[in-house]
Amino acid sequence: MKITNIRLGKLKVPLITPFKTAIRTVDCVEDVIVLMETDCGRVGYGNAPATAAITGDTHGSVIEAINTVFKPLLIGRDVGELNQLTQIIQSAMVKNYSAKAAVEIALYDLFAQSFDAPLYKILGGGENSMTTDITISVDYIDKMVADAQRAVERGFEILKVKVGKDIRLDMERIKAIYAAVEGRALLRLDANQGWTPKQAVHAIRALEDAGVVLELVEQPVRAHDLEGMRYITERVHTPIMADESTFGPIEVIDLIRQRAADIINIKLMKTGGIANAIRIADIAGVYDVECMMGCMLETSIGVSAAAHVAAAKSGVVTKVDLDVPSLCQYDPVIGGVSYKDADIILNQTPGLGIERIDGLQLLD
Ligand SMILES: C[C@H](N)C(=O)N[C@H](CCC(=O)O)C(=O)O
Ligand SMILES: [Mg+2]
Repeated sequence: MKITNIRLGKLKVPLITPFKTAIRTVDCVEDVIVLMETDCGRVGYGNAPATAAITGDTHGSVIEAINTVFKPLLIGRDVGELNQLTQIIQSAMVKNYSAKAAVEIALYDLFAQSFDAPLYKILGGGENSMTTDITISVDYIDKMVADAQRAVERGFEILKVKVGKDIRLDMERIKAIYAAVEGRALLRLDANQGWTPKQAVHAIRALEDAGVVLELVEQPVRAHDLEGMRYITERVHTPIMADESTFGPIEVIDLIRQRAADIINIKLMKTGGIANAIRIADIAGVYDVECMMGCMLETSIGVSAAAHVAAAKSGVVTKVDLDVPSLCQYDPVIGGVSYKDADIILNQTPGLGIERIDGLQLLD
């Protein structure tokens, strides 16, 4: 199966309610979509959001990288050379992880399609379903409590509560949500780099002393502050998760060896795609470090790909934060993985199983 063309499009999906973190606020999901065409008529799909504040990637940089760097290297190549092609993608340019991920996801989709098997089976198999958390955006306390209660009524048993705006208010937010859903949902926090190391230790210890049970606290301090991450990890009982602090396998090795976090959040848009995500899960497995499979605010193409990887690596990927389809008003991606609130059911059709994308605006 030879790659004959790579076409690009844009896809925009409105959110039910604005997504607010310590880093950014957005009211829709907007991706560059990759359509990798082949000589047998099969199409592989990939996606890339513009998460400039986290990855440095914009839609413009993604489109430019794919059109000028990856497309010339991939057209005419056989999908069966998967490992060589992922190596070519990763070494063709530094950074540009979202563009690399978009192209790699489409390539893996096609590779699995060439065996007429769902992607997770090609990656080693696993359970065909999983449960995700749902994000509670940082907001006024009453709004967060209402959002948390609504999420529990929808069947979510794990809430990923966004904090990191103001440490004093954050503690009020967490206590109020905990009181509202205690015994019905587990809380994981994501401060998205919003606290200082001392604030984080103070807040987490105070919550521990107050009997507030937290599953984990994600990225409490600035991405580059590995010493700060270790400072916190050493001083609290609650597990600390690294997100923005780790992108690729080398950073993960560094972080694990420095004992700067207890858990790692793997995202395809940080790793540059599936090959490095698998590498990271394997590295973490060697060190007995658990991982979460997470995602950016991106369409269900990348979220689906991440779910397939999570299924295949479930021995290490013990937590799932793949909630974007549940945050959207509708899903224009038809076929493939199905999402029913907290439940994600993997397709049994070839690859990612995507049949078509409604409302796709092709760029050529
Ligand atoms: C969408 C997911 N639940 C999530 O919270 N991801 C964020 C980053 C999302 C973004 O800003 O696009 C995270 O884990 O930090
Ligand atoms: Mg995070």
